[in-house]
Amino acid sequence: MGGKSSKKISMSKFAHILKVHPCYNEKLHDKVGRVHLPVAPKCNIACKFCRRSIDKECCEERPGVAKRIMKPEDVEDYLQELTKKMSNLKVVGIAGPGDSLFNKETFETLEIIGEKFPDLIKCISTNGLLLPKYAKKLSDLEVKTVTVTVNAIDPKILKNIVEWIYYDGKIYRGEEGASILIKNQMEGIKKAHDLGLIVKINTVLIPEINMDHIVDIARTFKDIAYLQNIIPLIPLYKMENLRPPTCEEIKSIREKCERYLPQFRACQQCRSDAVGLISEKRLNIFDLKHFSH
Ligand SMILES: C[S@@+](CC[C@H](N)C(=O)[O-])C[C@H]1O[C@@H](n2cnc3c(N)ncnc32)[C@H](O)[C@@H]1O
Ligand code: SF4
Ligand code: SF4
Repeated sequence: MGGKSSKKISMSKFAHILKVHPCYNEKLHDKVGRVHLPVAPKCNIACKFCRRSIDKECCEERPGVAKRIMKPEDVEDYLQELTKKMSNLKVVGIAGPGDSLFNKETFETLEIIGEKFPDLIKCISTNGLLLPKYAKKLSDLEVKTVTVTVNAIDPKILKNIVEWIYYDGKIYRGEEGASILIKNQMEGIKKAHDLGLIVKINTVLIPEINMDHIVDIARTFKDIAYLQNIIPLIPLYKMENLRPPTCEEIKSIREKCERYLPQFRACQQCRSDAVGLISEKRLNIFDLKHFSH
């Protein structure tokens, strides 16, 4: 298939990143360190499963959680301290706790990293609503990998996952909001891919809503994404009464999707301020004196 061979060729172009990035290569989980900088608190969409927690006492291990929000001006000292302690630190990411592209602090932070720590690989994760607008800026800032969460490509399904979106100064609800989000995700992912960014698709498996649809997502992005990361629903917020998938269900959906996109099977659903090796269970962030408060 043409798609497969063109992917092979461009894969080799990024071979060195794929070799050192623990979220693109499961074998590196106990070898290469990564840090998430929680500089992006605000979000421009409302996923029904998302409960963000920013709290000094917060000890939950899941996405959307951070002990505190970090300010871009604290990033340099924090990374200086970390790089001294962690010789294996290679990757720095921005994964919320809100949406990275909806917070100007993300771009300020990426600039600081590029200037002061040019050897660290920069990545971000986003819902993709603003990706058409910012893909070029990310590429100019030498961001190498972008994770876009795509939970459905049919607005009739996505409206059950995303309550509303805030776009161009307006709130759009239901199917209308879902359609805009899907359109921008498709356009943004294509643009990012064309600019040479490596795109990973995150998909939250919500058995009662998108289980049979996830393979359509994999098929849709087969030529422009590099990897899909299907993660189980953690039942929270307006989905607290929905069930998470069983291990069998996750395994079976990943096998179906693998026909179209390579699957990442080792995601630990990290916090927005995670630091260290992905294989390490606990954070060590609490000891670092430069962490903002
Ligand atoms: C907290 S978000 C931050 C980045 C960005 N806002 C996004 O949604 O991609 C990071 C990842 O956590 C996932 N996530 C958040 N809440 C979750 C939950 N309750 N269960 C499973 N995944 C969740 C999101 O779908 C996303 O893939
Ligand atoms: S886009 Fe990300 S941060 Fe925003 S509500 Fe959805 S999961 Fe939460
Ligand atoms: S949440 Fe998953 S993809 Fe992100 S750093 Fe952790 S293991 Fe990697």
